[in-house]
Amino acid sequence: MAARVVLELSAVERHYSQGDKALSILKGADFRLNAGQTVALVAPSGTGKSTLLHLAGLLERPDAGDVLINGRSCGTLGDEERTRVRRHEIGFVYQFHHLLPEFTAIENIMMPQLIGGLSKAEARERGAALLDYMRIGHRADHRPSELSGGEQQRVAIARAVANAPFVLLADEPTGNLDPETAGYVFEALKALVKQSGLAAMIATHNYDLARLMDRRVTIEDGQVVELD
Ligand SMILES: Nc1ncnc2c1ncn2[C@@H]1O[C@H](COP(=O)(O)OP(=O)(O)OP(=O)(O)O)[C@@H](O)[C@H]1O
Repeated sequence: MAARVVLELSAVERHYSQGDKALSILKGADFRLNAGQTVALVAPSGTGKSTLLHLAGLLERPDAGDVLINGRSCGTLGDEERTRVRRHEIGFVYQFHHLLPEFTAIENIMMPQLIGGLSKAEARERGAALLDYMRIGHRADHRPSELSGGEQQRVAIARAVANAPFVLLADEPTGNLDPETAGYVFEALKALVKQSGLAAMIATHNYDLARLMDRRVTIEDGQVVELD
């Protein structure tokens, strides 16, 4: 059976203007990611990693080309429908956790589920299971300021998958952590992705961590290129 493609970039272009100069970051880039697959995006600073993740996550629109989530073209979708797809089909993790400071770990994970229409009891149950899976069940009632950097990032990862998305996008998720903590957060992320069968694209500067993923890609001359 052919693998199901959950994220596809098709001939995507992205150009910025800097003063009177045009800056072409993506020049007709193609990329496909299958369900259950993990890919590291390893490219030098300024080549367009965040741009690519923003396009894949429907946070920006390409200047040309299309982005398909779970086989569905998102190029012509209106803002409301794009927001719905982003909320239900895509999870995000950033370098800084962006957890809500006044809420506890479990409440932060419940939040997207409640917005998505789940009951409080359902959201709490799933939140607790995710925290247990990330081995921080005992920190469920801590606020972000009462958690270590690695724990905060594990909560952020649990929150990103709380709505059972198809695709997880992460921009330097361990960039703010010491190497040892980065290693175990990366392993936890990978295990969670594999266990839930979603696909993940993770931008990182760390090649040792990138090696843990199924594939590695880079951006060269505005194209997405497979490494090794
Ligand atoms: N809104 C914008 N207007 C103009 N130029 C932009 C804009 N956003 C990004 N750029 C430029 O596009 C290029 C790619 O930016 P991007 O943030 O995608 O790079 P990156 O590979 O993620 O870099 P880093 O690893 O440093 O985070 C950079 O040269 C940046 O200056």
